[in-house]
Amino acid sequence: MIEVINLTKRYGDKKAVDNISFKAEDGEVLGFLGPNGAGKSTTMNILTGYISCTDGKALIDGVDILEDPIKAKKQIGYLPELPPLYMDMIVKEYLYFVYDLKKCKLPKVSHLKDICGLVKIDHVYNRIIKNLSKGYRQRVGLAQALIGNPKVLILDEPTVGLDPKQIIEIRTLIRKLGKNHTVILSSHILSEVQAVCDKIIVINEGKVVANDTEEHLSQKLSGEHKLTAKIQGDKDKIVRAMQGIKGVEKVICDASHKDGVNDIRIEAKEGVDIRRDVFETVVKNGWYMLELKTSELSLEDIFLKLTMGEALPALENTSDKEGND
Ligand SMILES: Nc1ncnc2c1ncn2[C@@H]1O[C@H](COP(=O)(O)OP(=O)(O)OP(=O)(O)O)[C@@H](O)[C@H]1O
Repeated sequence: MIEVINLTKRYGDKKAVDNISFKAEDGEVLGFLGPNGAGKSTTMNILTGYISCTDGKALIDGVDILEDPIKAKKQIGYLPELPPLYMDMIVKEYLYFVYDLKKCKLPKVSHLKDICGLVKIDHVYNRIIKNLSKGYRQRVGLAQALIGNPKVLILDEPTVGLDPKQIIEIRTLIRKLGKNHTVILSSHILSEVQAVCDKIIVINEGKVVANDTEEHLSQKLSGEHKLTAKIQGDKDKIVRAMQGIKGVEKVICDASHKDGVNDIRIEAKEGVDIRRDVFETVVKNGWYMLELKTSELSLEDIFLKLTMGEALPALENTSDKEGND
């Protein structure tokens, strides 16, 4: 488990990280998102013990990284944006080298064999690293992070520069690793965070501006819960029935088509999920539901709204206040 408590890092007058707190539980993949200069690398560098903080604490599996760095670092596997590889070594030689550097006590041959099986590099075990593709180098980078079986994995932009097939493979691997490790993944790529992470932290100007699941963020930020539906049946009856659903505030029929299909917009009270009731009403009345969509925000919208609200004028009034995490 990773726990960050009121962490601050100052460079002169500038606060690169400003009193942030968050937690990543065991077996959770946490996405760390933010624009350039938001403070992501600074936070990662503090978590990995590379730099110190000005104030606050970072606990890795309950151990303060500043008070007992050796013990804390034993629980961290770190894959920086540029994997720390020695290009002229063969994969096996390199992994043996990292094993020794980490003073790993696990049985060497079987431990490394397990890792290579997990990240699927067995068949390149005796090849020179510089001759491997970028995707395979990244896997070797992940393998070095896994040596010693650390509880926590910190991955900085793990798919940058990979081709689409390699990206999918590495993301699948991260999800798999997330089952047995706490993973923090920093990324600029929103779809990556969406595909891989259980929870998202958005950081902006050194502050945590959101900390939640994508679904919750989307619901919170989109305000009212709005649905659009295509329902085949009698328009007036449909509108009346939808108005009768508990929590519904507004029902509008935008269009009625010749084939009896109606485009219906339904707005419910904030936080009320009416999808099941809408569906049930349609079935009960013998109508046909041809489409049902929520009009929640995409992760792109959320990111823009939280980090540069002015880019979405329609959302200005609801722009997020810091500390809603
Ligand atoms: N050593 C340093 N001295 C002074 N200022 C620094 C130093 N390192 C970082 N900063 C400043 O702290 C702020 C946060 O930087 P940081 O590198 O953590 O951001 P980031 O979110 O990782 O950005 P990027 O995605 O561009 O790497 C920036 O304004 C940066 O200029």
